Amino acid sequence: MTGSFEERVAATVAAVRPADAAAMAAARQRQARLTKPPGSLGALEDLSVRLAGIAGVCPPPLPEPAALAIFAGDHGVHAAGVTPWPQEVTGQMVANFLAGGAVVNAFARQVGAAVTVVDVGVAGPLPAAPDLRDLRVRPGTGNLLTGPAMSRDEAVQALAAGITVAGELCDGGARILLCGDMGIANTTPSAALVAAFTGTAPGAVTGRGTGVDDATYARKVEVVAAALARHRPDPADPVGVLAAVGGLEHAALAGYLLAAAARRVPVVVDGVIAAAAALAAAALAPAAVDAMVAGHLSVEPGAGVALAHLGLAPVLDLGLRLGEGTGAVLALPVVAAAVRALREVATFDSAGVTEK
Ligand SMILES: O=C(O)c1ccc[n+]([C@@H]2O[C@H](COP(=O)([O-])O)[C@@H](O)[C@H]2O)c1
Ligand SMILES: Cc1cc2nc[nH]c2cc1C
Repeated sequence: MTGSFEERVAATVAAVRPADAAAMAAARQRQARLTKPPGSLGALEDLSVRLAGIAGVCPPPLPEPAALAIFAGDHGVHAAGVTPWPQEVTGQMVANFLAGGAVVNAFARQVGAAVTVVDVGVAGPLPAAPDLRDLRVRPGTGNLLTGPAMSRDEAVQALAAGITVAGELCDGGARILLCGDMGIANTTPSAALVAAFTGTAPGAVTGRGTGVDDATYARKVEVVAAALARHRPDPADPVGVLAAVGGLEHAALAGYLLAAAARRVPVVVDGVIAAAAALAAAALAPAAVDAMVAGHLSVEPGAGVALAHLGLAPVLDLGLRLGEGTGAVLALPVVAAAVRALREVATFDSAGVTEK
């Protein structure tokens, strides 16, 4: 891979193009001709039209094989007492993903998605594992309550890491990318990012993460508010926002989303971490949203705020708040079904079915 991190991010941003209007018009027309009452597939019809727009062709290709990347990082804001879980759980869960023992591994096996685990900023040492992609930028972020989470250069390096992973997965044959994350405390920077990019009050975007008690929740809202007051992140400067109040996995996911859009490959957003990253990607390249599918609506309130801001309707709403990419993985069969409808269902003309 040639070029500086900055050049690679700039080139990816410049390569993002909006959805193809002609392919979308053709998909809409084809939906109207399929042997079913018009509109009877509800949200799947809009989804199929969007997928045609992303691919630039109607019908779009089947979204297989599918590849999930789980970006893992730690967070200096852990020291502020925003989560009940010890920081070392991030690295321990990375080992669990690599051993195939996490929830997302079970779900990925169910839908046939390949899992790649990427260290972009875990704090502690990780066991050497051939399957672990080591793109660590630094061992955890700084505490966003007392200083920037990272430098601008580190944010750009993490963005480039996500671009690298998306490129490798697409070059390896993936026809759809799925977003995953792991990082104890990362719902706090997620809330800060959503507040910064959407202008929403901290209390409306901060949630209970892994399940914090009332006292911890109140502290979390205060931490998000104090971080925003301290850094005054400017949404017109997305790299500055990521550096001030983001996380390494957020920046990497933003790069991953941008690279998928640049390659015209659909990319499924997971919960609040990926949704916050999607806001950063959209701030860098607004048309990147056209390549995004919202896999599910996380319980975390910032997720709904972010998806509404992006204009994305979630495929599933199951009350999930796990992360790891679980909601994106579960949405995959629905996305594939939307494509199959356009590709495989007969038309009134071809099947000789009488219209009303
Ligand atoms: O995906 C979500 O919306 C989501 C909601 C709540 C928690 N999580 C996961 O839980 C961890 C962060 O939770 P917390 O409470 O430590 O900030 C991190 O590993 C996330 O993947 C993820
Ligand atoms: C056990 C555990 C698993 C997770 N997976 C994603 N975030 C997580 C947080 C915890 C605490």
